[in-house]
Amino acid sequence: MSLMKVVSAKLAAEIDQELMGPQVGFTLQQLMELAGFSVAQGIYREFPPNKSSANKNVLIIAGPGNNGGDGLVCARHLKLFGYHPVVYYPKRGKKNEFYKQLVDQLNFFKVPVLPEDIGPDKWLDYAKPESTLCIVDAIFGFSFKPPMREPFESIIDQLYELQNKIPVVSVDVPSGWDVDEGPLSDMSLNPAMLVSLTVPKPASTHLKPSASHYVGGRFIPPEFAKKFKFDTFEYKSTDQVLKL
Ligand SMILES: NC(=O)C1=CN([C@@H]2O[C@H](COP(=O)(O)OP(=O)(O)OC[C@H]3O[C@@H](n4cnc5c(N)ncnc54)[C@H](O)[C@@H]3O)[C@@H](O)[C@H]2O)[C@H](O)CC1
Ligand SMILES: [K+]
Repeated sequence: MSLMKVVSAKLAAEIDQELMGPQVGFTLQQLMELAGFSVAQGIYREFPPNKSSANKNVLIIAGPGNNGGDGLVCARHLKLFGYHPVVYYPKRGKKNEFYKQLVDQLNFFKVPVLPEDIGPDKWLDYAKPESTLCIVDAIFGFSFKPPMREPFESIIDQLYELQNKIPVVSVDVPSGWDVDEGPLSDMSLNPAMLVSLTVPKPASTHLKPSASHYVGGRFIPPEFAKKFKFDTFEYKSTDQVLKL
């Protein structure tokens, strides 16, 4: 039997449900912590912080769901890794109480979180090619359903304009892409790096050839992968990411 290299949006959601179901019993917070940690580790591999303090800035744009939560966790770990992260979180998730706790933790770590209504002219001040190593796209993951609503439509348009000047790192799925089909238009994001979580989604096969693709979210045993008919990943040593 040949195993799959990617899983559909539907299967990804089912895998998530099972991991957090009564038999396995992970909590969402546990998985999100490992997911965000792995994204931060991937960024360290691809964009190590320079000695000069002028070149350690990372802007994290967080969306309203769990993909956004991964971004908030990632920002905290980036701070511990020596970066200067700044978070833009324009539509704060209400689905889970702990989103607010993640913001409190960012305050505790003195990671700036921009005001929700800061507006395009201002958040762009935190994305300067001369000082920003990369922008983390933690806007939407496997539950995105087109068409895109505001304020994200404008934000993605602005990211599209910036992406050739500052590399974009997408968490799990490039935001605005159909999870199973890939980019929806010529004006879709085209990230320089993707960190797929648990297992890549079909959209990842549409990355540009120069993009770096990592898998992260090292939290499943091989038998579980086999049950869902996807290939396991040969993580090395204590690594939380693997470059594919
Ligand atoms: N097992 C794992 O790999 C884990 C992955 N995690 C991450 O969780 C996301 C999936 O999270 P979910 O909350 O289900 O969805 P999203 O974050 O993708 O988005 C939902 C959010 O977005 C809003 N929304 C949807 N479509 C639109 C639209 N067209 N316009 C505007 N807004 C939209 C929706 O209302 C919700 O608010 C997965 O990809 C991983 O990144 C977990 O961290 C844990 C383990
Ligand atoms: K994303």
